[in-house]
Amino acid sequence: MTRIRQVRAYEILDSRGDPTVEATVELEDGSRGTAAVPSGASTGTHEAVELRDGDRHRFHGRGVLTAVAHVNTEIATCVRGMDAEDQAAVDQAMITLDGTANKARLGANATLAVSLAVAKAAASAHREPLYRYLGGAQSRLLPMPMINVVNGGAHADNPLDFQEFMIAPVAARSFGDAARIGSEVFHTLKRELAEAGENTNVGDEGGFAPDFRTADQALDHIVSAIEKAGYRPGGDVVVLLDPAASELFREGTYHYTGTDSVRSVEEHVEYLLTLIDAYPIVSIEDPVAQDDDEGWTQITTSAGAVCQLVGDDVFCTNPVLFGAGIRNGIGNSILLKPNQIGTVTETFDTAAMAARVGYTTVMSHRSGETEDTSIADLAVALGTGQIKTGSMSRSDRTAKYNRLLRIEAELGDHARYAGGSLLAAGTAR
Ligand SMILES: C=C(OP(=O)(O)O)C(=O)O
Ligand SMILES: [Mg+2]
Repeated sequence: MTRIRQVRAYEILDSRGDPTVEATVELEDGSRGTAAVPSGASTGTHEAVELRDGDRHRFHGRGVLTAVAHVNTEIATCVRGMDAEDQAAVDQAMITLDGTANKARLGANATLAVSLAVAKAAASAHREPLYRYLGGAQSRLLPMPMINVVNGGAHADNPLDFQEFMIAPVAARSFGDAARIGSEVFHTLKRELAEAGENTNVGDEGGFAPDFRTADQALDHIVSAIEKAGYRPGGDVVVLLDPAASELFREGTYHYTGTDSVRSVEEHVEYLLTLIDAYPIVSIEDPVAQDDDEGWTQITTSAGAVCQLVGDDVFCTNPVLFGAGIRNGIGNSILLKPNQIGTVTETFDTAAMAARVGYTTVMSHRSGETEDTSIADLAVALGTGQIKTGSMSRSDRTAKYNRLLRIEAELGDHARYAGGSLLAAGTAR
């Protein structure tokens, strides 16, 4: 009954107006699952390949018709007749069919669309929500949201070098409470920026993109907004960063265009340490570049006991890269982006590895998103305890928050909220 009868893909648009892949899988019992794949802007060099058509030097507007065609021909032929309940077998069949180490032939956008659609179709056949189908009866932990409030770097046209400034309501009692607090601080920050004469336009992830030149400027306004909204910075609401430092790293040094300055690895790490001291920052993602081994060692040694250090570009949700990072003592947490690796099964494998070695996990969106809410369900299924899914504006971001609000309502008294507990678990390693 759960055999795959039909697989079909088509091109849709993401939140930047760029084409992306959506796939629908139909089972013999008529159950269906549909999934759309997001797209990154500041991508890690070792991510699974997002197949795009035409001019390799032009990203925006480039189609995904080849990836779509791969789903409709080779992948459909390969997985048709397979049991959708056997997610690992379906994913392995696509990995084998692709035949490369990074899904470069079929495209990770093709494989992930099918992988997620298969999971959704099987969940539907079981009449279960995706999070319970994938995670089981004890999937009750709602993640603490890392709410994006200021955008810079590759996600905005302002001079701010760091890509993401986020807040997390650690003292909230439930996910709903966290969303309410996040929204209050978000709106207070908008007023705060407007009163300071700054623009309140938003970047790719829906955070404000004022013309700041330094991280300190953004952090001062964020801390002030937390206070003005009636919360204690550090006590009720904490601050989190994603400098996306790979984007700043060239020939062994960090280039800060906002202040037209260059910092050595040591100076860059030292600067981050001063920010951790001066502001209620409890988590930094990609504090240094993906290939800056020395920087990773320095920051983990000096800040790993007090700050969650999340590997995004450096691990790419890839069990092999993550394994090497664990052996080298890099960071204490991993970002999980399913499209960095290209299947549901491999995303779960990487998350399981993190749990075994005591790294915290953060489920994550991409800067180019769709209305697909799978990552909300994956966060609950995996019990990651943390999710990064943008600001509290733009429906591509609120779709995930709203999905988590619905899951919390559905679980009722059985729902649990992670709060900041897992941040501490990461730093205690
Ligand atoms: C979400 C991110 O951005 P992108 O999707 O552009 O990689 C990130 O760097 O964590
Ligand atoms: Mg990142």
